[in-house]
Order: sequence, then C-alpha cells, then structure tokens
Amino acid sequence: PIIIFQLLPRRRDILFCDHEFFMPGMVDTHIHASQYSYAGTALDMPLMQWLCTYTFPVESRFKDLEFAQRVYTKVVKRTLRNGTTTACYHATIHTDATLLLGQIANDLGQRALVGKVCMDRNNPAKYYKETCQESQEETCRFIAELLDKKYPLVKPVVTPRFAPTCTGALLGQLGAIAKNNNLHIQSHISENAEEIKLVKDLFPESKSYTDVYHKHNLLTDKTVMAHGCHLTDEELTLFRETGTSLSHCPNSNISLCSGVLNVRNVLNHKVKLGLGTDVAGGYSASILDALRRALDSSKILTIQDPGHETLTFEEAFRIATLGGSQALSLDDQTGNFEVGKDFDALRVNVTAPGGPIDLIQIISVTSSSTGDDRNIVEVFVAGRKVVPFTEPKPE
Ligand SMILES: Nc1nc2[nH]cnc2c(=O)[nH]1
Ligand SMILES: [Zn+2]
Repeated sequence: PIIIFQLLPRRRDILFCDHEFFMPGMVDTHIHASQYSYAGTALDMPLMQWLCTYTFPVESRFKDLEFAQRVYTKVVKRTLRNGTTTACYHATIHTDATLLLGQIANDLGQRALVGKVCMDRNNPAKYYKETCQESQEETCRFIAELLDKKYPLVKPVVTPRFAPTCTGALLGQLGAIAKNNNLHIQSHISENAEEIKLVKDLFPESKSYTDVYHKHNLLTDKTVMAHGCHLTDEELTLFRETGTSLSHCPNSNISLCSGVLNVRNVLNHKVKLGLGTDVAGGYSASILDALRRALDSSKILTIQDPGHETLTFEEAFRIATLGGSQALSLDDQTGNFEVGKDFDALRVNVTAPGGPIDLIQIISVTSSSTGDDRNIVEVFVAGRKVVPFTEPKPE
C-alpha cells in the first residue's frame, strides 16, 4: 500500500492546511555534488567520451575551495528543497574540498554519505591526477578528519570511481580501508557497453565486472553501485549474496544513452535498490524526477516486451524512500515513519500556490506524479526543519 497519509496535527507548531500531508523524505543514493556546476548541459556524448571531455576538467576545478564552497552549497540546498533528506555524494579527488562538502551538508542539516573520489589511472586530464599511494593516503586522511568532526548525520564513504580508472592495487587498498573501518563503499558498474569491454581488457583474470570488485573485497552490505544496466543474472546473484545494492539512475541512463535497467529483474533477484539522480549524467537533481523516469524506463521495457511486468507507482515510490535507505544500509534510521526511526519528512501541499497541480476533484495518488519542489513546503531531517532555510542569526 501507498505510504502517503495525512496526519492530524499533534504538535502545535505544525498546522495542516487542506490538501497537505507528510511523506517520508526521499533518498538520493547516487549524486556527484561536483558535477552540479554543469547540470543540464553537455549531454551529447556517451559515457567515456563525456567523462574525458566535460567531467574531469570540471572536477579538477575543486582544488579551489571557494569554487567548491559555491557549488556544494548550491547542490545541498537544491537537493534539500527537492525533498532529498539523505544523499550519497561523490565529490572529487580533493580531500579538503570533500571535507568542505561534509561540513556544508552538516550545517544545512542533510543526512549524507560523502566520498573523496579515488582514481589512479586512465585519466587524460592533465591537472586531475593522483597516484595509488596519494589516493590511499588521502582517503585515510579524509576518513580520519571527517570522523573527527563527529557530525551526527554525515559519514564518509570509500569511493573508487570505477574499475576503468583504478588499478587493482588501489581497489585492494580501498577494500581493506573500508573493511578495517567498517565503512560504506560506492562506485559505478556496468553502465555502458564500451566501459564493460574496457574492464574486460583491464582485468582479464576476472570472470565479470562484478567479480572485479568482489575480488578486491569491495562488495559488502554497505556497498552501493550505480547503474548496473547490463549486469547478468549471475552478477545480480553475487550482489544478492554479498548484500551489495544498486542505485538506479534512469535520467542519466537515458541522457548518456547508456542502457535501460530492468528493475523488475533486479527486484526478482532480491537485490536492494534505490534511486539516484547521478547529476550531471542525469540533468535533474530531483528524486521525484528519478521516480518518474524509473516508471518511464519500465514502460519502455513493456513496449519492447508486453510480457514485462511494469513497475507500479507504489513500487517506484517505495524505491525512492525506504528502498533508498535500505540501499545505503541506513534503514534503521530513515526511510519511513516506523516508530524508532528519525523524523525525515516532507510536508507536501498538493495545492501549493504557484505549483504545478490544478486540483479538480479529490486528491488522487497520481497527483504525486505531477508534483515538484513547489509542493514541498517543508523538509525535516532528524526532526529539525531544514527547509525553508533559516539564515544564521547575526552574532
Ligand atoms: N554517470 C557517470 N558514470 C561514471 N562512471 C565513472 N565516473 C562516472 C561519472 O562521473 N558519471
Ligand atoms: Zn555517477
């Protein structure tokens, strides 16, 4: 059943107007905070060319902490306004800028996993490089310094970019760091055909792309892998056995012409699944957009094969909320309104002034397919109201 419901006001400071309800906050299981600076542009190439032409040059600019401060503040605010109460971020290779992202998420009140990107090969960008040793040492420094801040809702995530840009030595070291510190892991997998072929050439000893990560101890019940459009059933079984989850990023998969994930098959394999915006491969920072595109993608599969069981709206809603929290192994804290979890919630007004919905009759669940950030009038994370933003009080 749909988890949207209306609450009677218990707290005197929360008064409901007509056509308002609370829903659980949404979870973005895969977003590149650094790429927000060019979101909505540069989607005219497939993945590998797109990375070299646009992504690496832009990411190299995050050495500049002022630039990082500007972009990271904007992306955290934008995602919060869109109802993302939990985000799993890729930053860049720069440790200090990534620490800054953690600080900004903490200050603005978002629940976040934050990753310093690791990549020690196959990167043609001149000013955006690190060696295996630098990557390993800076990852350790990043983890130690972020944990030292003791932010209640912000945690580090070990982030090998993906197998094509990491040597086996680096992958192994990152697997060990994650294990020794019991940390989350995030990366990309099986997004596009050219990438898969490259991984086959770079790791001839591995049975599959999934096996590359498995061999380096990177598949755990705290690992989330983005895309997985072309995973085989055997690989999905390995995901299930290791507790690894998938982040479905439909906007990106379409925008970069990467592929169409068969969500039904993933669910049938009982692999944990969340939604990701994958900004800027995806051009929207909204999980509601990802939800809609997940439904569209599923319908495309049904057009191609009428026997395909289309994803329902309720299933997509669940993947955007509880599914995402499970994918990030944070479902003991967030994802729905179960007693004992934190209050991560959106106050939705279906008829918000200036919003996109003209309510003709009674509220129907499908109204939510039309809604957007204009309908999200308040956002709460761990009980704290984080939207609308409150300006810091003058000293
Ligand atoms: N979509 C996407 N795929 C990747 N694979 C490795 N890096 C990236 C990235 O930045 N975006
Ligand atoms: Zn990505």
